[in-house]
Amino acid sequence: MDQQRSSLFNHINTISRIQVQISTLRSQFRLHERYHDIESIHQGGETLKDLQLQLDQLQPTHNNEFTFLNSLKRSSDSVVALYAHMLRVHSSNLSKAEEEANHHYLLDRLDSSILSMSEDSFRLADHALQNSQEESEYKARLMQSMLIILAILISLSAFQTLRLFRIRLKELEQGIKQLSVGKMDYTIDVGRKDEISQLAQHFNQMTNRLKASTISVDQLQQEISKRTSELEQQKNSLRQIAEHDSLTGLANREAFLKSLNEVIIHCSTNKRRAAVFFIDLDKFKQINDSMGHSAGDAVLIEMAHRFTSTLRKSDSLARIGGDEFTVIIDPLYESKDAAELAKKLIASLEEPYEYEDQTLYLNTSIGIAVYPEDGTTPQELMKNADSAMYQAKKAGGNTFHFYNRLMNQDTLAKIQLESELRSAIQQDQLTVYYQPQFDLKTRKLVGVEALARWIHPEKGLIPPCTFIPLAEEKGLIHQVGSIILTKACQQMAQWNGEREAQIALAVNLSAKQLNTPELAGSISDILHTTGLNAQHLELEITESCVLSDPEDAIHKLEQLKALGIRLAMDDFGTGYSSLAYLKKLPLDKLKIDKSFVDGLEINPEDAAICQAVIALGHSLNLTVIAEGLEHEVQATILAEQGCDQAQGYFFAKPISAENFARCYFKKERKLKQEENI
Ligand SMILES: Nc1nc2c(ncn2[C@@H]2O[C@@H]3COP(=O)(O)O[C@H]4[C@@H](O)[C@H](n5cnc6c(=O)[nH]c(N)nc65)O[C@@H]4COP(=O)(O)O[C@H]3[C@H]2O)c(=O)[nH]1
Repeated sequence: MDQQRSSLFNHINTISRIQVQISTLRSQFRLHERYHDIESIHQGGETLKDLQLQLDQLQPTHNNEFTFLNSLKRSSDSVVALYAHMLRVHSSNLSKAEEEANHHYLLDRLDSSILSMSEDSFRLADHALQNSQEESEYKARLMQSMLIILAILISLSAFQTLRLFRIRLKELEQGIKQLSVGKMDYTIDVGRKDEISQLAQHFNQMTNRLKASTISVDQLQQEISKRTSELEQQKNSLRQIAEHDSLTGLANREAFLKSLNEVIIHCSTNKRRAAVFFIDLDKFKQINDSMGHSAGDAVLIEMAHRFTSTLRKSDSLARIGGDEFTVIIDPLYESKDAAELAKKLIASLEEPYEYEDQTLYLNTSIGIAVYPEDGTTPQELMKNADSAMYQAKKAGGNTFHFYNRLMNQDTLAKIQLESELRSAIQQDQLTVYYQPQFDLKTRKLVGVEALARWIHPEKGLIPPCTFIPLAEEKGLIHQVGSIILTKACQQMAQWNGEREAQIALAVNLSAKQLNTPELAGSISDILHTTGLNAQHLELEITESCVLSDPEDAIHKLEQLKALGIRLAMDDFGTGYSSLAYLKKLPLDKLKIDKSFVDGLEINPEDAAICQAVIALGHSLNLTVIAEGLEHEVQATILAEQGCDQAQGYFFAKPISAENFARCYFKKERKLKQEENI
């Protein structure tokens, strides 16, 4: 019996040790998740080795324990494989993006495998405890059965004995009564040797045995209840680790999703609304990158603190990863309550945060999704709150945004357009339209601006403002830019080859294109293959091209200049560029933006700006061209102000190459023929 008891304790002990090791493994994993350090992977590997040893030693006592032990073994095998993979990723020469993608994937898998290990270990412990309790109950039942058998024996004897033995039988009866109420100390005087004395002897032996076994059952029960409370404590601390974020102490992603699920079930039965906030700190990466992880951690703790003191106890706040926090508002009576709370949360960060000797200004963006309108599952609500948060960020941050379905439609339309643009590139649907540029004094054709067009098989002509920003966002601008430049250069080389009067070709260059190191090389290749003289190419840049890294932009522009290409500053006056940089840029031309030309004849300020730009351009030895001329009077004023060139609907809209040639070159040819005759 003692042996049985000790093996039972060993069994429960081993399970407790397994639980402690899983909790250690989880903490090591959390450390790695936060700091990405290789050391915690190695430590995790060591813990795994010990853990697997314990798992191999464990002998399940019942079938129900088999299931969870096997599942634990399987999960531990997969954690071993994932750790090995993680080490390979760390030591391989993958690009940063590839390494991050792999790492995220592995962290996700590890998180769920370790979580399922800790769940299985809880279940295993529960079953082991249940099994051991059943065993102790079995012993108590055995004791009761013995009492019953004894009672039957005695009653049978009582029937068969003579009156002479009645007194001694009474003694026995008394003994049984005492025994039945649990008093084990009662013994019967054996007296002389007869059947009753034999019975009394048996009775006394049995009480002694029962006493011994009762003490063991009591001890067993005491130890089991001690173990149960220890395991219960461990279970609670593991649950605390499993459901809480170790940095801020707030609920973590798993706990948040669990609560959100419960809220949804509750709200659907009670026909109530609830709101989910997705909160993201603006520019957190910058803090982390420039001031280090400890500063980042301190900021997150401060945020958690400020949010907790702003929210009510019933609003559940969680940190679901990085700088992402969530809040569940249940119940939500009116949407404006959610808006009010979002404002309060944003305001809670208004006061600057002092970290060491630095003053940090924290801003946050909040996306709000409402149950049931914006989603009926935790995943849907999270996804929609997240995209609402993205809208808030897009609007400049430090604000909140409610999810609306149109947002999703916009996103879908964008995804669709992107895939169509990719096939447009493959299927040669991009083309060039040309707008003429004239000398304002002589009204002679001096150049053309090439403007991109997309001839969509179903949607027809798509203007560049629809697809150029998309191409820039999706990294397609280099391909689009190169197609347009090649086609335009080819066309211009052909036109200039056919005509005596050479004209210039202006082509727009996006800021993203200017960022590529091999820009000058690829443009030089295009000039070479198309045969266009570099002096006839003019690239139009905008102020934004120069803003992000002026020194680099100047360097790239100088490389283009060295090829013989002319450079023009487009939309001049609309940005914030400094005149100091204007002086340093190797420009040939300034283009007055249409917005100043628009009000030229009615607005003295616009007229003054045009005049100032013309003067500035000329003082820097630059040609000045005005764009967007729609009326004769604008052409007259600009000519009087000394503007050199102009383009606009007043002269001509952008048109296809065929139309352009028909309009301008056939007329020229005809004139020439008439002159010759
Ligand atoms: N209302 C009015 N509009 C006039 C008038 N005269 C010209 N425009 C329009 O103003 C835009 C001038 O081009 P932008 O400032 O370079 O502005 C361009 C340029 O920033 C960009 N873009 C066009 N083609 C390309 C390209 O090949 N590459 C790059 N990176 N951007 C391009 O798209 C913008 C818009 O191009 P478009 O839609 O072709 O619009 C053109 C042109 O059609 C006028 O009198 N009235």
